[in-house]
Amino acid sequence: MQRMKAITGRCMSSHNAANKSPLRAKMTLPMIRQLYKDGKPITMLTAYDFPTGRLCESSDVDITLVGDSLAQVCLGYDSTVQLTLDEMIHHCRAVGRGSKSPLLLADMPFGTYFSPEEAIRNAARLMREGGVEGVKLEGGAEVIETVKRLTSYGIPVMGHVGLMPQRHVASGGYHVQGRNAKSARTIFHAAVHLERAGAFAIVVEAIPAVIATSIAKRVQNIPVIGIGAGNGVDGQVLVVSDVLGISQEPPKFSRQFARVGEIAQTAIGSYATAVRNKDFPRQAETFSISREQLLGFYQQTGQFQTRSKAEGSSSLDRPSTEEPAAEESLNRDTAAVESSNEEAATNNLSEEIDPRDEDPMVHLRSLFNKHKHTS
Ligand SMILES: Nc1nc(=O)c2c([nH]1)NC[C@@H]1CN(c3ccc(C(=O)N[C@@H](CCC(=O)O)C(=O)O)cc3)CN21
Ligand SMILES: CC(C)C(=O)C(=O)O
Repeated sequence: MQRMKAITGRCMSSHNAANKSPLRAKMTLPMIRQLYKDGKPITMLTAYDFPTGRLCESSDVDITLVGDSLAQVCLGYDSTVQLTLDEMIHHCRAVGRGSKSPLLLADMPFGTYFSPEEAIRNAARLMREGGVEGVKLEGGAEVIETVKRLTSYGIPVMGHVGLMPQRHVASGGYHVQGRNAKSARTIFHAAVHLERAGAFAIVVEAIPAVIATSIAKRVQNIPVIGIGAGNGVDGQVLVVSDVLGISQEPPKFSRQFARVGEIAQTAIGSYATAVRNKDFPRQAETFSISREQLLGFYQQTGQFQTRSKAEGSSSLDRPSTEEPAAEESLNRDTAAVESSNEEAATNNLSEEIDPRDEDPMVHLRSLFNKHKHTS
Protein backbone atom coordinates (compact mmCIF):
# COMPACT_ATOMS: atom_id res chain seq x y z
CA MET A 1 0.00 0.00 0.00
CA GLN A 2 2.82 2.33 0.85
CA ARG A 3 4.09 2.06 -2.70
CA MET A 4 0.78 3.16 -4.14
CA LYS A 5 0.76 6.45 -2.29
CA ALA A 6 2.19 9.75 -3.35
CA ILE A 7 1.57 9.48 -7.06
CA THR A 8 2.81 12.97 -7.71
CA GLY A 9 5.48 14.95 -9.46
CA ARG A 10 7.44 13.21 -12.18
CA CYS A 11 5.18 10.20 -12.03
CA MET A 12 2.30 12.16 -13.52
CA SER A 13 4.00 12.10 -16.89
CA SER A 14 4.80 8.42 -16.82
CA HIS A 15 2.21 7.58 -19.48
CA ASN A 16 3.97 9.34 -22.29
CA ALA A 17 5.45 7.84 -25.43
CA ALA A 18 8.75 7.23 -23.71
CA ASN A 19 7.28 5.06 -21.02
CA LYS A 20 4.81 2.33 -21.80
CA SER A 21 4.98 0.66 -18.41
CA PRO A 22 1.95 0.82 -16.14
CA LEU A 23 1.72 3.66 -13.68
CA ARG A 24 3.66 2.97 -10.54
CA ALA A 25 4.13 4.97 -7.42
CA LYS A 26 6.68 7.76 -7.49
CA MET A 27 9.41 6.82 -5.02
CA THR A 28 10.04 9.58 -2.55
CA LEU A 29 12.48 9.88 0.34
CA PRO A 30 9.73 9.11 2.91
CA MET A 31 8.89 5.96 0.97
CA ILE A 32 12.53 4.86 0.98
CA ARG A 33 12.57 5.49 4.72
CA GLN A 34 9.38 3.45 5.10
CA LEU A 35 10.86 0.50 3.19
CA TYR A 36 13.79 0.64 5.59
CA LYS A 37 11.55 0.85 8.67
CA ASP A 38 9.52 -2.10 7.36
CA GLY A 39 12.70 -4.13 6.95
CA LYS A 40 12.20 -4.43 3.20
CA PRO A 41 15.45 -4.57 1.20
CA ILE A 42 15.98 -1.48 -0.94
CA THR A 43 16.82 -2.11 -4.59
CA MET A 44 19.13 0.30 -6.35
CA LEU A 45 20.65 0.08 -9.82
CA THR A 46 22.77 2.37 -11.94
CA ALA A 47 21.54 3.79 -15.24
CA TYR A 48 23.43 5.88 -17.75
CA ASP A 49 21.02 6.76 -20.53
CA PHE A 50 17.40 6.63 -21.63
CA PRO A 51 17.19 2.86 -22.31
CA THR A 52 18.81 1.87 -19.01
CA GLY A 53 16.67 4.46 -17.24
CA ARG A 54 13.61 2.84 -18.76
CA LEU A 55 14.78 -0.56 -17.56
CA CYS A 56 14.93 0.80 -14.01
CA GLU A 57 11.42 2.12 -14.45
CA SER A 58 9.94 -1.08 -15.85
CA SER A 59 11.87 -3.39 -13.53
CA ASP A 60 10.50 -1.67 -10.45
CA VAL A 61 13.77 -0.74 -8.75
CA ASP A 62 13.44 1.71 -5.87
CA ILE A 63 16.40 3.97 -6.65
CA THR A 64 18.01 4.78 -10.00
CA LEU A 65 21.58 5.99 -9.60
CA VAL A 66 23.37 7.80 -12.38
CA GLY A 67 26.66 6.52 -10.99
CA ASP A 68 29.93 8.05 -12.02
CA SER A 69 30.86 4.55 -13.19
CA LEU A 70 29.22 6.19 -16.22
CA ALA A 71 32.77 7.27 -17.03
CA GLN A 72 34.09 3.74 -17.52
CA VAL A 73 30.98 1.73 -18.31
CA CYS A 74 29.36 4.08 -20.78
CA LEU A 75 31.91 6.64 -21.94
CA GLY A 76 35.03 4.49 -22.14
CA TYR A 77 37.19 6.60 -19.84
CA ASP A 78 39.90 4.91 -17.80
CA SER A 79 38.38 6.00 -14.49
CA THR A 80 35.62 8.01 -12.87
CA VAL A 81 38.10 10.85 -12.27
CA GLN A 82 37.79 11.94 -15.90
CA LEU A 83 34.04 12.55 -15.81
CA THR A 84 32.92 16.21 -15.88
CA LEU A 85 29.86 17.72 -14.24
CA ASP A 86 28.47 18.73 -17.63
CA GLU A 87 28.73 15.15 -18.87
CA MET A 88 27.02 13.89 -15.74
CA ILE A 89 24.17 16.40 -16.12
CA HIS A 90 23.72 15.44 -19.77
CA HIS A 91 23.32 11.77 -18.82
CA CYS A 92 21.07 12.51 -15.82
CA ARG A 93 18.62 14.22 -18.15
CA ALA A 94 18.56 11.20 -20.44
CA VAL A 95 18.12 8.74 -17.57
CA GLY A 96 15.35 10.88 -16.07
CA ARG A 97 13.37 10.74 -19.31
CA GLY A 98 13.21 6.95 -18.95
CA SER A 99 13.24 6.49 -15.18
CA LYS A 100 10.21 8.35 -13.84
CA SER A 101 9.12 6.46 -10.77
CA PRO A 102 12.31 5.42 -8.96
CA LEU A 103 14.06 7.97 -6.78
CA LEU A 104 16.64 9.52 -9.11
CA LEU A 105 20.13 10.15 -7.74
CA ALA A 106 23.45 11.18 -9.26
CA ASP A 107 27.03 10.81 -8.15
CA MET A 108 28.84 14.09 -7.68
CA PRO A 109 31.79 13.75 -10.08
CA PHE A 110 35.37 13.86 -8.82
CA GLY A 111 36.49 17.40 -8.03
CA THR A 112 33.00 18.91 -7.79
CA TYR A 113 32.74 18.84 -3.98
CA PHE A 114 36.18 19.70 -2.60
CA SER A 115 34.66 22.56 -0.59
CA PRO A 116 31.13 22.92 0.82
CA GLU A 117 30.52 25.98 -1.37
CA GLU A 118 31.58 24.16 -4.49
CA ALA A 119 29.45 21.16 -3.48
CA ILE A 120 26.34 23.27 -2.93
CA ARG A 121 26.74 25.03 -6.27
CA ASN A 122 27.34 21.81 -8.17
CA ALA A 123 24.70 19.72 -6.39
CA ALA A 124 22.20 22.48 -7.18
CA ARG A 125 23.17 22.18 -10.86
CA LEU A 126 22.64 18.41 -10.74
CA MET A 127 19.18 18.91 -9.29
CA ARG A 128 18.12 21.91 -11.39
CA GLU A 129 19.72 21.01 -14.70
CA GLY A 130 20.05 17.26 -14.31
CA GLY A 131 16.65 16.78 -12.70
CA VAL A 132 17.92 14.48 -9.95
CA GLU A 133 16.38 14.30 -6.50
CA GLY A 134 19.56 13.86 -4.52
CA VAL A 135 23.30 13.35 -4.79
CA LYS A 136 25.79 10.72 -3.70
CA LEU A 137 29.34 11.61 -2.74
CA GLU A 138 32.31 9.59 -1.59
CA GLY A 139 34.13 10.19 1.66
CA GLY A 140 34.26 10.04 5.45
CA ALA A 141 35.34 12.63 7.99
CA GLU A 142 36.55 15.02 5.28
CA VAL A 143 33.06 15.39 3.73
CA ILE A 144 31.00 15.66 6.93
CA GLU A 145 30.83 19.46 6.86
CA THR A 146 29.85 19.34 3.19
CA VAL A 147 27.06 16.83 3.89
CA LYS A 148 25.73 19.05 6.70
CA ARG A 149 25.68 22.09 4.45
CA LEU A 150 24.05 20.27 1.53
CA THR A 151 21.31 18.75 3.66
CA SER A 152 20.72 22.09 5.41
CA TYR A 153 19.84 23.52 2.00
CA GLY A 154 17.44 20.67 1.26
CA ILE A 155 19.74 18.68 -0.97
CA PRO A 156 19.32 14.98 -0.11
CA VAL A 157 22.70 13.30 0.29
CA MET A 158 23.67 9.65 0.07
CA GLY A 159 27.08 8.89 1.58
CA HIS A 160 29.57 6.41 0.11
CA VAL A 161 32.34 4.76 2.14
CA GLY A 162 34.62 1.73 1.88
CA LEU A 163 36.04 1.34 -1.62
CA MET A 164 35.82 4.81 -3.13
CA PRO A 165 36.52 4.54 -6.88
CA GLN A 166 37.26 8.28 -7.18
CA ARG A 167 40.35 7.66 -5.00
CA HIS A 168 41.68 4.76 -7.04
CA VAL A 169 44.81 6.76 -7.93
CA ALA A 170 45.67 7.37 -4.27
CA SER A 171 44.71 3.79 -3.38
CA GLY A 172 46.69 2.31 -6.25
CA GLY A 173 43.66 0.47 -7.63
CA TYR A 174 40.28 -0.90 -6.61
CA HIS A 175 41.02 -2.77 -3.41
CA VAL A 176 38.68 -4.22 -0.84
CA GLN A 177 38.63 -1.91 2.20
CA GLY A 178 38.18 -2.48 5.94
CA ARG A 179 40.18 -5.66 6.11
CA ASN A 180 42.15 -4.59 9.15
CA ALA A 181 40.75 -3.34 12.45
CA LYS A 182 41.89 0.25 11.95
CA SER A 183 40.52 0.54 8.43
CA ALA A 184 37.22 -1.12 9.42
CA ARG A 185 36.91 1.24 12.41
CA THR A 186 37.51 4.28 10.20
CA ILE A 187 34.75 3.18 7.80
CA PHE A 188 32.42 2.41 10.71
CA HIS A 189 32.91 5.87 12.22
CA ALA A 190 32.55 7.55 8.87
CA ALA A 191 29.15 5.90 8.47
CA VAL A 192 28.04 6.97 11.93
CA HIS A 193 29.09 10.56 11.24
CA LEU A 194 27.41 10.61 7.86
CA GLU A 195 24.15 9.60 9.51
CA ARG A 196 24.52 12.41 12.07
CA ALA A 197 25.40 14.89 9.31
CA GLY A 198 22.01 14.26 7.74
CA ALA A 199 22.68 11.73 4.97
CA PHE A 200 19.48 9.84 4.06
CA ALA A 201 21.39 6.63 3.19
CA ILE A 202 24.95 5.33 2.93
CA VAL A 203 26.55 3.10 0.31
CA VAL A 204 29.24 0.75 1.63
CA GLU A 205 31.40 -0.69 -1.14
CA ALA A 206 33.73 -3.69 -1.16
CA ILE A 207 34.18 -4.25 2.56
CA PRO A 208 33.95 -7.51 4.53
CA ALA A 209 30.35 -8.57 5.02
CA VAL A 210 30.66 -8.69 8.82
CA ILE A 211 31.92 -5.10 8.90
CA ALA A 212 29.04 -3.96 6.69
CA THR A 213 26.59 -5.79 8.95
CA SER A 214 28.09 -4.05 12.00
CA ILE A 215 27.64 -0.70 10.31
CA ALA A 216 24.04 -1.47 9.35
CA LYS A 217 23.29 -2.48 12.95
CA ARG A 218 24.86 0.65 14.35
CA VAL A 219 23.31 3.05 11.83
CA GLN A 220 19.72 2.85 13.03
CA ASN A 221 17.91 5.67 11.27
CA ILE A 222 18.98 5.43 7.63
CA PRO A 223 19.46 2.50 5.28
CA VAL A 224 22.93 1.14 4.56
CA ILE A 225 23.11 0.01 0.94
CA GLY A 226 25.80 -2.47 0.02
CA ILE A 227 27.83 -3.30 -3.07
CA GLY A 228 30.29 -6.07 -2.45
CA ALA A 229 29.37 -5.82 1.23
CA GLY A 230 27.33 -8.94 1.88
CA ASN A 231 23.75 -9.59 2.81
CA GLY A 232 23.55 -8.02 6.26
CA VAL A 233 22.73 -4.55 4.97
CA ASP A 234 19.45 -2.77 4.16
CA GLY A 235 19.67 -2.81 0.40
CA GLN A 236 21.89 -3.55 -2.59
CA VAL A 237 23.22 -1.60 -5.53
CA LEU A 238 24.92 -2.91 -8.67
CA VAL A 239 26.08 -1.50 -11.96
CA VAL A 240 23.44 -2.22 -14.61
CA SER A 241 25.92 -3.48 -17.19
CA ASP A 242 27.30 -5.98 -14.66
CA VAL A 243 23.77 -7.25 -13.97
CA LEU A 244 23.10 -7.57 -17.70
CA GLY A 245 26.41 -9.21 -18.48
CA ILE A 246 27.71 -6.54 -20.86
CA SER A 247 30.69 -5.33 -18.79
CA GLN A 248 34.21 -6.11 -19.91
CA GLU A 249 35.53 -6.67 -16.39
CA PRO A 250 32.73 -7.04 -13.86
CA PRO A 251 33.99 -6.92 -10.26
CA LYS A 252 34.09 -10.21 -8.40
CA PHE A 253 31.27 -9.08 -6.10
CA SER A 254 28.83 -8.46 -8.95
CA ARG A 255 26.59 -11.08 -10.52
CA GLN A 256 25.68 -11.40 -14.19
CA PHE A 257 21.97 -12.14 -14.02
CA ALA A 258 21.92 -12.61 -17.79
CA ARG A 259 24.38 -12.75 -20.67
CA VAL A 260 22.96 -9.91 -22.67
CA GLY A 261 26.37 -9.15 -24.18
CA GLU A 262 26.50 -12.56 -25.84
CA ILE A 263 22.91 -12.23 -27.06
CA ALA A 264 23.67 -8.77 -28.46
CA GLN A 265 26.77 -9.97 -30.27
CA THR A 266 24.91 -12.89 -31.83
CA ALA A 267 22.12 -10.57 -32.97
CA ILE A 268 24.45 -8.03 -34.55
CA GLY A 269 26.46 -10.78 -36.22
CA SER A 270 23.26 -12.20 -37.70
CA TYR A 271 22.27 -8.77 -38.99
CA ALA A 272 25.60 -8.27 -40.75
CA THR A 273 25.41 -11.75 -42.27
CA ALA A 274 21.84 -11.16 -43.48
CA VAL A 275 22.87 -7.91 -45.16
CA ARG A 276 25.81 -9.57 -46.88
CA ASN A 277 23.60 -12.48 -48.01
CA LYS A 278 20.94 -10.05 -49.28
CA ASP A 279 18.54 -11.74 -46.85
CA PHE A 280 17.75 -8.40 -45.22
CA PRO A 281 15.47 -6.60 -45.78
CA ARG A 282 12.64 -8.88 -46.91
CA GLN A 283 9.33 -7.85 -48.44
CA ALA A 284 7.59 -7.38 -45.08
CA GLU A 285 10.41 -5.07 -44.05
CA THR A 286 9.91 -2.82 -47.09
CA PHE A 287 7.45 -0.10 -48.12
CA SER A 288 5.22 -0.36 -51.17
CA ILE A 289 3.50 2.17 -53.40
CA SER A 290 0.22 1.71 -55.24
CA ARG A 291 0.45 0.82 -58.92
CA GLU A 292 -1.30 3.99 -60.01
CA GLN A 293 1.07 6.18 -58.04
CA LEU A 294 4.02 4.22 -59.39
CA LEU A 295 2.72 4.73 -62.89
CA GLY A 296 2.45 8.45 -62.24
CA PHE A 297 5.96 8.47 -60.86
CA TYR A 298 7.36 6.74 -63.94
CA GLN A 299 5.51 9.13 -66.22
CA GLN A 300 6.51 12.24 -64.31
CA THR A 301 10.13 11.25 -64.22
CA GLY A 302 10.24 10.18 -67.87
CA GLN A 303 11.00 6.56 -67.14
CA PHE A 304 8.75 5.09 -69.88
CA GLN A 305 11.62 4.77 -72.29
CA THR A 306 13.62 2.40 -74.42
CA ARG A 307 15.67 -0.37 -72.97
CA SER A 308 18.86 1.04 -74.42
CA LYS A 309 18.11 4.36 -72.79
CA ALA A 310 17.27 2.68 -69.52
CA GLU A 311 20.51 0.77 -69.46
CA GLY A 312 22.42 3.97 -69.95
CA SER A 313 21.09 5.52 -66.75
CA SER A 314 21.68 4.52 -63.18
CA SER A 315 18.57 6.34 -61.97
CA LEU A 316 16.28 3.70 -63.38
CA ASP A 317 16.49 1.10 -60.64
CA ARG A 318 12.86 0.57 -59.97
CA PRO A 319 11.35 -0.72 -56.74
CA SER A 320 8.92 -3.58 -57.11
CA THR A 321 5.30 -2.87 -56.41
CA GLU A 322 3.43 -5.26 -54.18
CA GLU A 323 0.12 -3.58 -53.49
CA PRO A 324 -2.66 -5.18 -55.53
CA ALA A 325 -5.17 -2.57 -56.58
CA ALA A 326 -8.68 -3.32 -57.75
CA GLU A 327 -8.65 -3.19 -61.54
CA GLU A 328 -11.42 -0.61 -61.64
CA SER A 329 -9.90 1.83 -59.25
CA LEU A 330 -6.55 1.35 -60.87
CA ASN A 331 -7.98 2.28 -64.25
CA ARG A 332 -9.78 5.26 -62.79
CA ASP A 333 -6.67 6.50 -61.03
CA THR A 334 -4.49 5.75 -64.01
CA ALA A 335 -6.79 7.93 -66.09
CA ALA A 336 -6.32 10.79 -63.67
CA VAL A 337 -2.59 10.36 -63.83
CA GLU A 338 -2.72 10.21 -67.58
CA SER A 339 -4.76 13.36 -68.06
CA SER A 340 -2.29 15.37 -66.05
CA ASN A 341 0.67 13.84 -67.84
CA GLU A 342 -0.78 13.12 -71.24
CA GLU A 343 1.86 14.83 -73.28
CA ALA A 344 4.84 13.34 -71.53
CA ALA A 345 3.22 9.93 -71.40
CA THR A 346 2.41 9.94 -75.08
CA ASN A 347 5.97 10.84 -75.92
CA ASN A 348 7.41 8.18 -73.71
CA LEU A 349 4.96 5.44 -74.67
CA SER A 350 5.79 5.91 -78.33
CA GLU A 351 9.16 4.39 -77.59
CA GLU A 352 10.01 0.76 -77.10
CA ILE A 353 9.57 -0.39 -73.54
CA ASP A 354 11.74 -2.59 -71.42
CA PRO A 355 10.47 -6.11 -72.19
CA ARG A 356 11.62 -7.87 -69.03
CA ASP A 357 8.69 -9.90 -67.69
CA GLU A 358 9.33 -9.33 -64.02
CA ASP A 359 9.47 -5.58 -64.46
CA PRO A 360 6.36 -3.92 -63.00
CA MET A 361 6.66 -1.43 -65.83
CA VAL A 362 5.44 -4.06 -68.22
CA HIS A 363 2.22 -4.55 -66.32
CA LEU A 364 1.73 -0.84 -65.82
CA ARG A 365 2.28 -0.12 -69.49
CA SER A 366 -0.29 -2.68 -70.57
CA LEU A 367 -2.83 -1.21 -68.19
CA PHE A 368 -2.04 2.23 -69.44
CA ASN A 369 -2.38 1.25 -73.10
CA LYS A 370 -5.58 -0.65 -72.40
CA HIS A 371 -7.00 2.47 -70.81
CA LYS A 372 -5.98 4.66 -73.72
CA HIS A 373 -7.62 2.38 -76.26
CA THR A 374 -10.89 2.04 -74.40
CA SER A 375 -11.39 5.72 -73.57
N1 LIG B 1 31.45 -2.40 -14.32
C1 LIG B 1 31.72 -1.76 -13.19
N2 LIG B 1 31.21 -2.22 -12.05
C2 LIG B 1 31.47 -1.59 -10.88
O1 LIG B 1 30.95 -2.04 -9.84
C3 LIG B 1 32.29 -0.42 -10.88
C4 LIG B 1 32.78 0.02 -12.12
N3 LIG B 1 32.49 -0.65 -13.25
N4 LIG B 1 33.54 1.14 -12.21
C5 LIG B 1 33.59 2.04 -11.09
C6 LIG B 1 33.69 1.30 -9.85
C7 LIG B 1 34.98 0.52 -9.74
N5 LIG B 1 34.56 -0.62 -8.98
C8 LIG B 1 35.34 -1.73 -8.76
C9 LIG B 1 36.17 -2.19 -9.75
C10 LIG B 1 36.92 -3.30 -9.57
C11 LIG B 1 36.89 -3.96 -8.37
C12 LIG B 1 37.73 -5.18 -8.23
O2 LIG B 1 38.08 -5.77 -9.20
N6 LIG B 1 38.09 -5.57 -7.06
C13 LIG B 1 38.85 -6.80 -6.97
C14 LIG B 1 39.67 -6.82 -5.74
C15 LIG B 1 40.94 -6.02 -5.97
C16 LIG B 1 41.86 -6.07 -4.80
O3 LIG B 1 41.40 -6.10 -3.64
O4 LIG B 1 43.06 -6.06 -5.05
C17 LIG B 1 37.89 -7.99 -6.98
O5 LIG B 1 38.36 -9.12 -6.93
O6 LIG B 1 36.68 -7.79 -7.10
C18 LIG B 1 36.05 -3.50 -7.36
C19 LIG B 1 35.28 -2.38 -7.57
C20 LIG B 1 33.17 -0.55 -8.66
N7 LIG B 1 32.64 0.26 -9.72
C1 LIG C 1 28.30 1.22 -8.08
C2 LIG C 1 27.78 2.47 -7.50
C3 LIG C 1 27.63 2.41 -6.02
C4 LIG C 1 28.61 3.66 -7.91
O1 LIG C 1 29.11 4.38 -7.12
C5 LIG C 1 28.79 3.94 -9.33
O2 LIG C 1 28.11 3.38 -10.15
O3 LIG C 1 29.62 4.79 -9.65
